Amino acid sequence: MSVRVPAMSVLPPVRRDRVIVQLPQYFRKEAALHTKDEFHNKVKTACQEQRTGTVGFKISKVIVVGDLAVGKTCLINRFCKDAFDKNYKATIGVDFEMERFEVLGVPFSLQLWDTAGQERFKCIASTYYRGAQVVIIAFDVNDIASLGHVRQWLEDSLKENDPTSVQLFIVGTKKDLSSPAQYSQIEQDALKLAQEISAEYWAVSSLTGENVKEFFFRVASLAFETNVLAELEKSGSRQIGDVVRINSTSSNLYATPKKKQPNCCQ
Ligand SMILES: Nc1nc2c(ncn2[C@@H]2O[C@H](COP(=O)(O)OP(=O)(O)OP(=O)(O)O)[C@@H](O)[C@H]2O)c(=O)[nH]1
Ligand SMILES: [Mg+2]
Repeated sequence: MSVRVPAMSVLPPVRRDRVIVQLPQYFRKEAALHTKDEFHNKVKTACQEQRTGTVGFKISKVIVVGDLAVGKTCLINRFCKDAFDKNYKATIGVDFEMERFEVLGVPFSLQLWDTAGQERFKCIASTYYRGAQVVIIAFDVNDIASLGHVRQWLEDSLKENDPTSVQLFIVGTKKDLSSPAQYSQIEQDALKLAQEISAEYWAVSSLTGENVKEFFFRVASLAFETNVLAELEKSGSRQIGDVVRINSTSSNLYATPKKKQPNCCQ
């Protein structure tokens, strides 16, 4: 017996553990992209009233950069596959994973780009930096040099992107390998740097899973919030989802539909 499946239902439903109903909190108040307790009121209302425009179809690009072997691949694999490999296999060029979320009842996807930290693969990897809404710079909390290289990674990734619109995160990895005393020392430096470059700071362990889900939920939520606010802004006084009527006296007859084209590379 064959069952006809309508095209729209081919996508499986969003996993239950990818449903976000409340704004996940920052890791450190002194280095957060914002410190509000809840999603912006405008965002909550827009979601309730299903006025989120194209956001529900949007896939936001997230790039993960940082020195070789700091644990970028492990971080993504812990979140996306709940797996951890103790053997190092260098990423050659890039890899990516799709993660689907539901935020305040609205579908929202992240495309997580795992890039190579090794110098010889960097030029391939950097061609994939373009169009990122979120840049995650990873460093190893047990390796101060990798923290020192964060600025260089920032510069490289922003060359390909609009620095004013990118949401920036610095993530300290391998927290399980550091003693509390060592950790708090490097955290001071990391917080200072994060404040200087307006990044949000997190520390995680892909081995134990500590803070991994919390971190990606925060990334997804802040990216989502920004997208909904941008969509509301774009729509101005008109309601998202409304049909835009163009009458013959309109001077920008051709400009309006152009604007409405989906921006699929962001
Ligand atoms: N103890 C511990 N080891 C980790 C953790 N994360 C990664 N590692 C180890 O660090 C090594 C490098 O991890 P990767 O995730 O491959 O590093 P990468 O940043 O993707 O490296 P490149 O792809 O070369 O840029 C591997 O041996 C991992 O098992 C962690 O949280 N704790
Ligand atoms: Mg890798």
